[in-house]
Amino acid sequence: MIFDIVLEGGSIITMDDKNRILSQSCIAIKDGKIQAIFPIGSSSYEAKQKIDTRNCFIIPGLINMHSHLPMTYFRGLADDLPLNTWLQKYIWPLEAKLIKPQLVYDATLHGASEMIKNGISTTNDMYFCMNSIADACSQVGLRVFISEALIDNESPKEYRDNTIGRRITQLKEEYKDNPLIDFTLAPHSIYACSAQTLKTCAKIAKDNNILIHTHLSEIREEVENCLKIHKLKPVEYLKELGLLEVRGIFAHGIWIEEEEMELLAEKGLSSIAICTESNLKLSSGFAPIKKYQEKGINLCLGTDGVASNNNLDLLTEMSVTAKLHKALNNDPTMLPAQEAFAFVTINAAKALGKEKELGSLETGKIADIAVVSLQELENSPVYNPYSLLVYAINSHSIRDMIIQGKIVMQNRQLCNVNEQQILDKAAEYKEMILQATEK
Ligand SMILES: CSC[C@H]1O[C@@H](n2cnc3c(O)ncnc32)[C@H](O)[C@@H]1O
Ligand SMILES: [Zn+2]
Repeated sequence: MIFDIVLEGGSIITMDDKNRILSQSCIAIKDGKIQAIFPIGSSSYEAKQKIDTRNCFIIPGLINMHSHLPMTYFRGLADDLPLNTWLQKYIWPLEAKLIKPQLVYDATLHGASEMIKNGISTTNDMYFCMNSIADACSQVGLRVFISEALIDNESPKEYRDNTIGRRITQLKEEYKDNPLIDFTLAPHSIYACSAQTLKTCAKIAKDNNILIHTHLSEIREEVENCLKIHKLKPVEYLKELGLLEVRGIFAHGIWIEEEEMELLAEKGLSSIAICTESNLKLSSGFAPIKKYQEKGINLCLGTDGVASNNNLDLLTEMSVTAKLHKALNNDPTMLPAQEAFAFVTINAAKALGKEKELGSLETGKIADIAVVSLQELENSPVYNPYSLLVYAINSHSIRDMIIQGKIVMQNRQLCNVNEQQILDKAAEYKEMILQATEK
């Protein structure tokens, strides 16, 4: 067999079930998949392209479990505000004026490029104009799970009734030959959707084996309102509507009580996408990671959108999350580096129901790989690879990115887009966006 690419040498941080680290090893890739992993010099082979990865870590591409890619153009527009003011006074009025397919495409091209430069190979995104997001991610080469946020007062009627499912099925059909693109269902939140919309989403998700992606218990007020209106805690309400019967990714999950965690744990289908930096900046609170872990709930990390984070960097997200929860629990052994690294790799793949394909480096899995250069002062010396990955490196050490077996960044140069053009486009939009904030 002639391989497409062979990464030659380096330490492979597999994240497999034995957490093996294979030093001085090679990864052979063909047809988008990892075909073989073997020690350097142990066999001869032919390859269309050989890449020297000595003095590198080879890690699974990182998986971002909650993002809003098109919000990349809103970076720094409305900072230092609480969630309700931020959304209602600034973001929603701006979106009402600006959100059109072309802007969504251009902003997504920017955000998707930024993600790749930060070592992210997959993102679980929620916004509007799904075709634009799919086309932009496809252009950059980023894997994406896309959903259109369903908001009852604003979404076109077709999204509110039984045709929600038809739209997702059509999109799945339209992109069926594109291995980078998949779709999920996203009722925005309990407070933005009626019981009927939430129930319909649960039924469609169950009948068609589609993931649910929603915001849950992000701020205290949201929980109080749910209790007031529905006489149930948020997770109890979701259970009543059937949303715990399907695979669900719940973003934030800050104000969740222990009885609710037990409900989430019952079927083992629910995962929490923790968005530490966005939550810190909006001062929404902290997800109770220790309690979630005690209840056996799968945890992963999301950047959230650039308008609240204000970056798309899962490496810092991991580092901040691990350090914050050590401090909050007064326990430096809390969330050790290896566990934090699982949040952005294998746990995230499990949350997506894709643990057989993504999240670790093993023969037969999809070749979504980040190559980390160790030839940097801040990356030396290395005693423990997980420690380096979680506490020390920054994204400038991400040297190459391979997604679906294709090189999308080499020596920090994006292969499928022109970075200067992306910067110029953002500068053009800035004028228009500033005007929209003034009117
Ligand atoms: C998520 S896309 C749909 C809708 O949600 C808004 N949004 C962005 N970030 C958050 C957040 O953290 N909580 C709630 N809603 C959010 C976004 O502006 C879009 O209008
Ligand atoms: Zn969000």
